[in-house]
Amino acid sequence: MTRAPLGLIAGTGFYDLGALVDPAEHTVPTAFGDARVVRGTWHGIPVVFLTRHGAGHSVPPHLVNYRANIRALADLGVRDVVAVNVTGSIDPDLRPGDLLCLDDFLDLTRQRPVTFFDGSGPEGVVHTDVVEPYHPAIRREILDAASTAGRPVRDGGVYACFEGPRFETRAEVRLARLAGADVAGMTGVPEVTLALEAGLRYAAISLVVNPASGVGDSDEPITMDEINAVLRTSSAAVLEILDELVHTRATFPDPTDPDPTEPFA
Ligand SMILES: CSC[C@H]1O[C@H](OP(=O)(O)O)[C@H](O)[C@@H]1O
Ligand code: HPA
Repeated sequence: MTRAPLGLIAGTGFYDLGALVDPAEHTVPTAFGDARVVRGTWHGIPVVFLTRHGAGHSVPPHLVNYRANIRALADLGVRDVVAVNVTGSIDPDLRPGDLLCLDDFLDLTRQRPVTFFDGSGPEGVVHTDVVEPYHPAIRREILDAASTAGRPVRDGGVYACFEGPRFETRAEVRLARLAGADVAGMTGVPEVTLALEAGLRYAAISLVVNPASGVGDSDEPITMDEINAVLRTSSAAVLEILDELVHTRATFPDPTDPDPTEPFA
């Protein structure tokens, strides 16, 4: 048996994990279409990296093939997934550059394939429990890694997933705030719920890159220039946390891993 690779999914601003050793691109065919991944090692740990918007950020959030992406990770033997989502802040106390380890979500999407189970398979109709959508053990790893790396991360946060690709109206952001949302994004769902359906242990780091529409003092429009400027200064913090998390895994192999001593196949 081989060691289960760690899955890393990222989107806007994270297209290349410079730390990956011997990175190799693969196309993984699945029943839902092809997924593109990069396989390599990081601190000796096998890693499968998936950039959810595809090469050159060519796929908008509402058209990402979430099912192919998650199925591909599961088919490659991934058990644990750390995802990164950049977001607009809804909680007025959050600032661009802030990090959260999400613990819940609101699904405000409208037109995405949301499940692996359409009723025709041997499982029939499946209703997945999502009372704890982000896996507590992976959340703990993220929080511990952040603490060791000296990069503060808020423990908990509700991610409101909008359909996109447009940004939200101020009224939509107020509605999400009333429902308890802290940050707004366009890709976290159904990625997280498909991961649950596939039996993966999934957690997500959210990096705030702008105040969501109408949040804060300014009524300025949200611009990609502003978002890219925050990414330039803040993406290093996310990579440091991931680096620490992977380093810790390499140092203290997980006894529940199928075989933590074997090298990557
Ligand atoms: C660049 S702003 C909108 C874009 O950023 C977020 O990306 P991701 O979730 O992949 O980190 C948001 O969901 C949109 O895709
Ligand atoms: O303000 C936002 N809204 C939705 N998704 C986002 N991704 C980055 N910023 C935002």
